Amino acid sequence: MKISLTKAGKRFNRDWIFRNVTYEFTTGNAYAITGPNGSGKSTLLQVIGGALMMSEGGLGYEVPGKGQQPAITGNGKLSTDNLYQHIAIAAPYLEVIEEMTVTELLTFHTRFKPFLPAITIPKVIEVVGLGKAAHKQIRHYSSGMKQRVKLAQAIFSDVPCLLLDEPCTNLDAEGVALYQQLINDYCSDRLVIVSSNDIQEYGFCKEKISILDYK
Ligand SMILES: Nc1ncnc2c1ncn2[C@@H]1O[C@H](COP(=O)(O)OP(=O)(O)OP(=O)(O)O)[C@@H](O)[C@H]1O
Repeated sequence: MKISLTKAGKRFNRDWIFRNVTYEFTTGNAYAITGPNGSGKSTLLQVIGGALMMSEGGLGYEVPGKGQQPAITGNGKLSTDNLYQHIAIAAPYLEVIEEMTVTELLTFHTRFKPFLPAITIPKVIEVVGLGKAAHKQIRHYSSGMKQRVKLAQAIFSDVPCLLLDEPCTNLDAEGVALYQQLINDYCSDRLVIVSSNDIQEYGFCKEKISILDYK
């Protein structure tokens, strides 16, 4: 998968958050978007994921094997309407359905976005350490347990691109180690973009994008 930004810019009201971002993200690589609090990391990640409209510039997507995916138009590009099929996002501001148990939530999720081959819901729950809490409604989970659910939803989805915004938010040391293990085990052949200030979250990313370079 390839995602391209061409002279991309985003402003809220009169304030430009970033401008002139021309960049290509490709499968098999991991990218970190870094910068201080409030500099625009999450905003850029949401623009890349098609969740926020940019104010100027262009955004293009390509997936290999033209014609395999119904979402692809004649020139091999995806429309953002269908982008969700190819991208999974984990972010603190994306809510989960708290009235469900984790089994119910993951069952619901996989109706829209199946998990990787050979990955079952009980296995996912066990791997992220939620086996003993599988019967509880998610609203009774701690913030770190909810974050494990969000990471599991994204990382185990059978999509070529993962967007991870502050992925270790609320995780304890064991949770951070779990995150790093999941990245190592399941993400090497995908396109991963991490928005973060924390080296524990993005240390594996070979490519770095400082948002301050685009002010
Ligand atoms: N919907 C919005 N309307 C107006 N301003 C916004 C909106 N969303 C974000 N901003 C502003 O855009 C700027 C960038 O925010 P963003 O959340 O992208 O920063 P960040 O680098 O991810 O910060 P942090 O490290 O604190 O998570 C901030 O000044 C923020 O106040």
